[in-house]
Amino acid sequence: MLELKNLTKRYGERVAVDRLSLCVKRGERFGLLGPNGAGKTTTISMLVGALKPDSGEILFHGEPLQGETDPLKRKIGYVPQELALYEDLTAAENLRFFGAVYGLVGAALAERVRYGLELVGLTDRAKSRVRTFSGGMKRRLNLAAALLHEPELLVLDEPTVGVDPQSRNAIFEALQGLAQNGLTLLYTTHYMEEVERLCDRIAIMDQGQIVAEGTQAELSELLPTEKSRTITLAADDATLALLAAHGLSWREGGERGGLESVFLHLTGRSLRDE
Ligand SMILES: Nc1ncnc2c1ncn2[C@@H]1O[C@H](COP(=O)(O)OP(=O)(O)OP(=O)(O)O)[C@@H](O)[C@H]1O
Repeated sequence: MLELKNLTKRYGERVAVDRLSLCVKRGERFGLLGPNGAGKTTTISMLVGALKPDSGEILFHGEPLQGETDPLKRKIGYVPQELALYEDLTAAENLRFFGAVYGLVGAALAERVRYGLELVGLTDRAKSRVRTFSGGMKRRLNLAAALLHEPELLVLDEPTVGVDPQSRNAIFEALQGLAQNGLTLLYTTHYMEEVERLCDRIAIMDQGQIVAEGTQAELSELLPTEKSRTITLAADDATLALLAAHGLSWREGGERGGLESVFLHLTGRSLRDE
């Protein structure tokens, strides 16, 4: 459905995205996982036409996507990292406005607005101004706005950053329901728990490049067996300092496992920088 071929984007001397290629199939829940600065936002911005690649190609259903005004883009929904909402309008007014931008009118518009509010659990706040919303509620409304025109592919750029657990769950439940109904997802995040929970195929991105790609099981196989061993240690400061001195990382309450270990193994660095 979506193919990125050798995409490259430089900011001056810095290569933000470096000959990146990936393929998202119809109905897939594809995760792009990488630390802050890996180049995820730059990649997504090129995909949605907000940035022009220096080189490379973006194909959607085999056709090249050309910039922001390409009619093919109507089949893509985009949830940007930055909120795109009018604070002085109510939730429903915001959705009606964005729906109208997509050319929806009358009963069809009203139905999509109703559906969107219900999907993200904001029906009872439909008439409240956005400025009274929490950050998480705004993010949920942002998601509803991206779905008004019934896209085939939904692209999400770190949609849960700074979101409270309740809103994060609401977003996840909405995405899981949408995926079950056949929507294709391209989900970027630096939280490995999120791709583990949501995605059936994952590309790990670092310094502008894809360093590994596959299902969770395939990625786990990249890990040498000795690296995935479980050991239990007392978490006193001396032990943690010793682990750090040997370049090992850990997780409180258990061994560090899964994609976190895969990332560490492939790049020598931790996914988390917070
Ligand atoms: N407008 C810009 N000008 C110069 N450098 C930029 C610009 N935007 C991004 N970069 C740099 O390009 C690299 C990739 O950034 P990008 O925002 O795409 O990464 P990211 O994986 O989305 O990270 P984040 O989660 O922080 O958004 C980073 O080194 C960043 O500092």
